[in-house]
Formats: sequence, structure tokens, C-alpha cells
Amino acid sequence: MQGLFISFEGIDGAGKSTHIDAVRLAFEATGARVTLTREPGGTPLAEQLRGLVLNDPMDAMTEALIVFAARRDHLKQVIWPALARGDVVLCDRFSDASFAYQGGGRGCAWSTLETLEAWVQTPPVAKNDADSPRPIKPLLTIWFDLPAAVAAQRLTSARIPDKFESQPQAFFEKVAEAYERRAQEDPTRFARINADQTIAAVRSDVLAALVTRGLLKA
Ligand SMILES: Nc1ncnc2c1ncn2[C@@H]1O[C@H](COP(=O)(O)OP(=O)(O)OP(=O)(O)O)[C@@H](O)[C@H]1O
Ligand SMILES: Cc1cn([C@H]2C[C@H](O)[C@@H](COP(=O)(O)O)O2)c(=O)[nH]c1=O
Repeated sequence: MQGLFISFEGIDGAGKSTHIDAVRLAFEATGARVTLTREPGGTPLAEQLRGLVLNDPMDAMTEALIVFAARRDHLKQVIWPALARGDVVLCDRFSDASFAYQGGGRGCAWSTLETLEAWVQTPPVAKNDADSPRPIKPLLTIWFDLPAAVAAQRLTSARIPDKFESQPQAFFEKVAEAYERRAQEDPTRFARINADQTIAAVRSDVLAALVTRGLLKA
């Protein structure tokens, strides 16, 4: 049995958390079992690493190594077992965020991130497996595309900003460009959602993206 792996991406404040629960409910209504998780995080170790990445100053490569270390633990402890059980795995951010934030935002080389992605996201070889395993990527990535200026306005009154949320608008413009690059590199995986609409309209577009790809019934 092999489950479904869906990730949610976008700059801070784009609206992922607002919509992920509606997607969970929609899948649960079909009788599917859902694992809802997030990155960086999703395991006790990865949540500790999240605390470091979101709060401590460090260079871009250090940041990339930590988010990918957290991802390996998350994959081994949570995502691979859930997919093997046949769950729908809904992940609030995955490796596209590393390309967007550590690559686009912080300037880490794309090729370094590609190498880390290949190492970290490849499952261990099973004893009787003749084929070499391939790095895992989400089947679908729902990308909440929102201008950085609008996201900044939404976040102003929302909460105490962490290290990334405190960055200037120009940082998020670079992060958004890197998301665009990732989407261009893998267009069939990405569903680009115009997040600059009412919450109801965004929700309807998110559910429609799942229906169009045959993952949910209308
Ligand atoms: N379509 C929308 N219109 C107006 N406000 C919105 C919309 N969607 C979300 N918001 C508000 O914007 C803020 C940020 O939304 P949310 O927390 O869902 O974003 P996020 O992408 O999960 O952010 P982060 O990645 O920083 O956690 C919240 O206060 C939320 O209520
Ligand atoms: C997976 C991942 C995340 N980040 C950044 C992006 C966000 O600013 C935070 C997570 O906060 P959220 O409120 O849970 O969205 O972490 C990153 O820089 N690199 C990554 O790989």
C-alpha cells in the first residue's frame, strides 16, 4: 500500500495554515487516514532543530544542513511509515522551502541543495530490493502564491515574528522567485494557487486543485 504525499508551500503569511485543516477534513470525509505534519519539525528531534533554525543566527549552509537533518529524521520516523501504511500525508512545507529560503533567500547554491535533496530524501535500500531507491518528492505541492507586500501586511498584527518573519520584504521577494523557479522545474507537481483572494475563494481553489488531479471527488 502506498499513500499520498502532499506538501503546502509559500512565503510566510501566504495562508498555508489557514487551509491545511480543510484539506485534512476533506480527505477524512472520504474515509482516508491523514497524517498532518510540518517542517522543519514533525518529530521530537526535528522540532528541537526547528527551534535552532527559527531563532539562532547562522550562515546559510549551516541552516541548510540543519533543515535537511531535520527532514531525514522526519522522513524516517513519520513520513515513510505513514506512506507505507497508506495514509494521506499533508506536510506544511517540505524541501521546496529549503530551495526557497536557504537558496533564494539566503543564497545557498542550488546545486548544493539538490545534492542534499538527493542524499536525504532517498530511502534506505531494502534487503531484497533490486532497484535503487529514488529520492522522495511530494506527489502534489500546493503553492500559495502571494505578493510579499500583502503577506507582510497579513503578518503585521498576527504574532511575534521569528527570525524569518522579521526579514525585510526584499528577502521574501527572493524567496518567492525561488518558489517560482522550483515550480518551473517541476510544473506537473505544483498547483499554483492565487492566495491574494478571500479565504473562501482560496479554499475553493485548493479543493479544486485536488479534484482536478483526481485526488478528491467533487
Ligand atoms: N485569504 C486571506 N485573506 C486575508 N487574510 C488571510 C487570508 N489567508 C490567511 N489570512 C490571515 O493571514 C495570516 C497568515 O495566515 P497563515 O498563518 O495561514 O499563513 P502561513 O502561510 O501558514 O504563514 P507561516 O508560514 O508564517 O506560518 C493569518 O492571520 C490569517 O488569518
Ligand atoms: C521547511 C523549511 C522551513 N523554513 C522556514 C520557513 C518559515 O519561515 C519557517 C517555518 O515556519 P512556519 O510558520 O511553520 O511556516 O521555517 C526554512 O527556512 N527552510 C526549510 O527547509
